[in-house]
Amino acid sequence: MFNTRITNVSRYASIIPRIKVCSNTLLRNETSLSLLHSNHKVPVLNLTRGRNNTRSIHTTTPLPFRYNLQKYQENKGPKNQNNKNKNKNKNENNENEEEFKSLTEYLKSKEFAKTIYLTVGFTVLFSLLSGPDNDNDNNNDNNILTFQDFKTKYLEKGLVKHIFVVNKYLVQAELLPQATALSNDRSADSRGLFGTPFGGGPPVVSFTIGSVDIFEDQMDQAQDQLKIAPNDRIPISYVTRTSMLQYLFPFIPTLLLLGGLYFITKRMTGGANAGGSGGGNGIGNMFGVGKSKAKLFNKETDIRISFKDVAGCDEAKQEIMEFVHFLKNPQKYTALGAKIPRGAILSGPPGTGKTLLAKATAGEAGVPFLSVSGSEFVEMFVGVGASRVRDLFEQARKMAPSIIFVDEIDAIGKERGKGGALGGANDEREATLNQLLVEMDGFTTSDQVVVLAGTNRPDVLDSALMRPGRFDRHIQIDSPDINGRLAIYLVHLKRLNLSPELVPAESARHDLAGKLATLTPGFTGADIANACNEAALIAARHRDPHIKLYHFEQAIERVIAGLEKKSKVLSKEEKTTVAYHEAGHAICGWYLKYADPLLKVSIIPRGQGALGYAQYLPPDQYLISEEQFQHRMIMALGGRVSEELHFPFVTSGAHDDFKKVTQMAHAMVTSLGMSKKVGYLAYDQDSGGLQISKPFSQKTARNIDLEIKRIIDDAHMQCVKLLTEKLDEVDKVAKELLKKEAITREDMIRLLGPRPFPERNEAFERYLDPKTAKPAPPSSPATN
Ligand SMILES: Nc1ncnc2c1ncn2[C@@H]1O[C@H](COP(=O)(O)OP(=O)(O)OP(=O)(O)O)[C@@H](O)[C@H]1O
Ligand SMILES: [Zn+2]
Repeated sequence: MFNTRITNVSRYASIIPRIKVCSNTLLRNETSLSLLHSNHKVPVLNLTRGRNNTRSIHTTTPLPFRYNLQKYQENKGPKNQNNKNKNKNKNENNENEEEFKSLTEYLKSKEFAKTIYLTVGFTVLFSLLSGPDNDNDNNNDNNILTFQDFKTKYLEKGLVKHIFVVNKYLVQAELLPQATALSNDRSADSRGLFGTPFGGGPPVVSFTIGSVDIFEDQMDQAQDQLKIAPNDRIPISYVTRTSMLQYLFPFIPTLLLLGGLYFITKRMTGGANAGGSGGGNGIGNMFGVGKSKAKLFNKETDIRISFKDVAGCDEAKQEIMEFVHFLKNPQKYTALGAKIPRGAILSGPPGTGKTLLAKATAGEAGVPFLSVSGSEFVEMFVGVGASRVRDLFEQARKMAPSIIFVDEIDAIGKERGKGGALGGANDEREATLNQLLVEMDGFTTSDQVVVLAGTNRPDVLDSALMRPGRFDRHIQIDSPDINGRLAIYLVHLKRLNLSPELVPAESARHDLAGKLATLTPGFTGADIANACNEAALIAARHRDPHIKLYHFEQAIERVIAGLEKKSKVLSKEEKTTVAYHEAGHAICGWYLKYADPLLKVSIIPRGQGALGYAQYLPPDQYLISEEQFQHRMIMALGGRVSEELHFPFVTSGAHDDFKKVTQMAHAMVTSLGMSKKVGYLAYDQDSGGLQISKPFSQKTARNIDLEIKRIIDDAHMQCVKLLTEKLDEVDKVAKELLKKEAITREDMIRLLGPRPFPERNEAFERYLDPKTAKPAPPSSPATN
């Protein structure tokens, strides 16, 4: 509870749309603040990651360029088209090369077999579908034969032996053998009329007729004209030939259905298999739903990650190093009679490097690493989860020694019997979890398989998972402190092209990392990676060949507070209100002993709904004193109080401040024992579900409410006192803000003189403010 870092950003927020503003614009350190009030924990953590936003921006930017390129190529003539095709082929070839190293490998592959199956299948299907009508296809193709032609060319010459009327519309006339000889010197137009009906039989000509009756009449007439005696007339037989299509027709819906199912299952399992762990490609996919979707990384497939790529978290590394030792030389342990550790749970806030650490473990041990996400076990079919777990462990055992990493294990590892009333889904999850437990029990000492699991919510995991013999170790990875952040910056700075002025020597790199680490309290590894990347993108946007310090500063500000929205035009009155509001915060922070160092105040709208903000740099601290809470509350109220003192009316911009103040006061009363009236009791137990009745009496509830109100009212009074004394200072700062839109710490010192208290952040003095490091004597605090 105490290892929280309290707000470093306060801001003036617009109210439209009000609800959205509250949830979407909570800034970074409010995240940790809200931990005090655990009901808000989950949504807040998710909303303030900040990574996703920027990620989506990265992916969308190249699009217009690609689109234009395509258009350009389309506009060019066929010559270019050719080129395009060539390139395309080239690319395809390259892809193939990547998958199959040689032709023989390709010939042996499933891919090849699949192609053959499909080709043969289609051919058979086609020939079946087209049926016996095809026999005389070549005759029908250019069927220019009319009855008249037939009569003059064959009938009158006495070449016709027998006539078959097929299906009442096609006449096939069997000719006498002489007809073939005749046909050899025929002109081109009648070529192709001949065919042999059943491979090598007598020659046949055919043509279509409209109606059998008319045909019969015509035949009679023709033969009458030729004076053929009724007995010698050409025999006409009627035959019916059915096409296979007619038999197949009833099956078509079934076939379509099966095809659809096949397609769906392929889509479901296909994506994951691309990772390389084989299993269930092609036709077999229909039955491959139960295959594990783990991605395999091994020496050949993965870019190697080792412990040196994971900065900070030294204790976690040490702990996990034991697993590496075990995988490398198990005899040493077994000889001593030691049981081999089965697995470890890595827990910690999102983005702290759990996945990275697990990958690095595999890299260090040099063994195959099977990575799968907990949610990938869960599918809409019953029993699939358990079967996937079985398959995963089977794979791992085959490759042993190996490491299995289950990310977000809480998706399946939630305590059984809890977690919602939707029985069906729960049963499936439990079955999956049970299977996991069974598999972990099933290891023998000779199975050199280690299971690592990552989670953000170790508190919801089933205790059966944590008992010895399963996940024996619990490795906690916290958000990095200043040194951790410094080390992580060093890792990520390596990739960047830094300006030579910024890092003239190697030692300067360390200073830069320290400076950035100080500027980013509460950042996780993922945030740091994001900020570094953002700095590079900003430098690119400025067409700078090198990354400079102000690129980093802009990037950090962007990660913390969101995009600058210069396009949002405020009216003059609004701007003045925002300036006085922010100046109120800044002045409170400047003259309160326990306030954090101020870095910047700005009235440029940022992110969603924030119209202005002040940025502070809290130190890494694990304990917060009562005075600190009070001063923070006074600071948070400073904005509204300044509005009250300078304008005849107040605005809605302080709702975010009130929320923070209420959260702090609530925590002080209900869980931190900082209210005498309520006493040393903790009332905010999180039951993890819907709390219908409060765990305290009406009277206590009233006391709690009264105490929260008293604490906030106290803070308000002190704030009014302080800001009334400092009316002129607020005025100065607000005017400067209106002039420059953003003012820094240096501006504040110029306007107000140095802060009357030493800064309570060592890192700040060391990396950001080395000149003003002289501790000023604590003069009479403006409040109290
Ligand atoms: N200690 C660290 N050293 C270097 N880089 C780090 C560190 N921690 C995190 N990162 C960076 O953050 C990225 C995301 O980290 P990772 O995916 O391991 O976080 P996680 O804890 O698994 O998050 P989640 O809980 O969301 O899965 C990494 O790819 C890496 O670039
Ligand atoms: Zn405010």
